[in-house]
Amino acid sequence: MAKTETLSLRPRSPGSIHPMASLRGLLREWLPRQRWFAGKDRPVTDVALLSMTELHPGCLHLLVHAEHAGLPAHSGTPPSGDCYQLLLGVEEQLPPRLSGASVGRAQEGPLAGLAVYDAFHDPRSAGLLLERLRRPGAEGPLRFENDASVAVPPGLAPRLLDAEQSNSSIVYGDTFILKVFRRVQTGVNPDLEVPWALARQGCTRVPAPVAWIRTTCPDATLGVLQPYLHGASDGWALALRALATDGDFTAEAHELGQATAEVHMALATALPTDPRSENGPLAAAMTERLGVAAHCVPALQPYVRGLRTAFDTFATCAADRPVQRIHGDLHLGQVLRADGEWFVIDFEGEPSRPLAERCSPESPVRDVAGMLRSFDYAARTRRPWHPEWAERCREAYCAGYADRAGWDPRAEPQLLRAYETDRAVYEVVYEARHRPDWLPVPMAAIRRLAARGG
Ligand SMILES: Nc1ncnc2c1ncn2[C@@H]1O[C@H](COP(=O)(O)OP(=O)(O)O)[C@@H](O)[C@H]1O
Ligand SMILES: O=P(O)(O)O[C@H]1O[C@H](CO)[C@@H](O[C@H]2O[C@H](CO)[C@@H](O)[C@H](O)[C@H]2O)[C@H](O)[C@H]1O
Repeated sequence: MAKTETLSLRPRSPGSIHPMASLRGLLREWLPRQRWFAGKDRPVTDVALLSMTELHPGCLHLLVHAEHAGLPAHSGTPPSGDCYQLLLGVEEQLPPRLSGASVGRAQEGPLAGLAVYDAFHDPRSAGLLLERLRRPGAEGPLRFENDASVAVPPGLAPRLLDAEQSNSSIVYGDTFILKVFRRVQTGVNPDLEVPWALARQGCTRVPAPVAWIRTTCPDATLGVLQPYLHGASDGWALALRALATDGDFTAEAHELGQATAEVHMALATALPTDPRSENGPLAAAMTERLGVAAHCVPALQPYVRGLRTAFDTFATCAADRPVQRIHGDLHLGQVLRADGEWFVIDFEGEPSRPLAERCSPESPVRDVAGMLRSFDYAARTRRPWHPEWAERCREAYCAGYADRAGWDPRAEPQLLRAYETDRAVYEVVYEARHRPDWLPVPMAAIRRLAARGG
């Protein structure tokens, strides 16, 4: 039986004999290099321990707080930063197959001289995680829970997904997929809450949660196991394939519009809606986000005036449709096609927005705008640029949406323009932070959208 030890949930001081004394320096270097690390634009000043649980000998589950500079330590104000989930393996020698997962060799403290690695890459640790989910229970602050009506067989072979992700996902025997949230925020993660509510609603467009991991300190969701759609292709790969072969994507885009509307209708039934009376507060939030974005990415500054007109016009429009729970970060990479049907995944929302904001009701047009921006992204990967390809997909997608929803997003152009602008602004910040080579893609949209207001 694995030894489980839960250590103090309070940050430890450097120099103590706690394993964190060995890990703090390594993590300060390693965390900012990870794709899923959110604070790449600010140096990490410290890594504080929130909880540590030994899941099995040599495998530590950690919640750490990466702190960023900005506030003096003695000010009494909590340091800024984010909480991250880690699974670390500790070995005398790192097996060559895990060399890509190395965090480093500990130089000090009780682990001095030992190799530390990201154990989500280790099939043994990944396999043990699934075993824990098959047998619900507690381990320190961790809770392993499942839907008892779904049988998960033992011994499914794990493989860590090699995808550009905001989190980390492990596929088990091509049957289930476990997504472990890397940045952890207090509360129920919408990627558990929303698919669960949709499953209860009978919506089959979204894989239903089968098991999940939570922590009680702080209360937060750490991971969700879902059925794996074997043989599925994501919408992004399919769109690029179509573009490369001059293939038409309008039939798929039309069906995708229908699928989006079905998910929206199920969400409006499964979770609370709100009869919005005015657009002013939403427009003000968009304007504020634009200001913050232009501060972070100065290339946006010449376009602020033109872009603002989209939000100003939106503020004066009638708010005649209730707001509801939506996907929140809908794009071609969030939809999977399997057996000729579209499925929607990843209901976390835009990763950089606070959890409360991501869970609050919004206009479904935000999702429509996200997908329309995605057609533009796909069209821009091709030289020469094919704007008419994106335009055809856009028309087909909206027509498909209108077919099912009974209202056409194109009938509300001011709303659509405001949400497309807000989304393009988000994308500029996202790309500047995570993939600077992609920045020209949303910047091209920014120029086009700003000119419409010029
Ligand atoms: N149920 C599923 N079946 C098949 N593949 C999946 C499933 N869920 C996710 N994936 C694959 O995992 C990738 C990452 O999943 P996603 O939930 O978008 O993670 P992240 O939030 O980290 O970006 C997806 O692009 C898709 O290829
Ligand atoms: O990691 P997530 O899938 O939750 O979403 C984040 O990363 C996406 C990129 O991987 C990013 O999407 C942007 O690039 C896509 C092409 O790679 C494009 O289809 C999307 O339209 C565009 O927004 C997404 O914004 C971000 O939240």
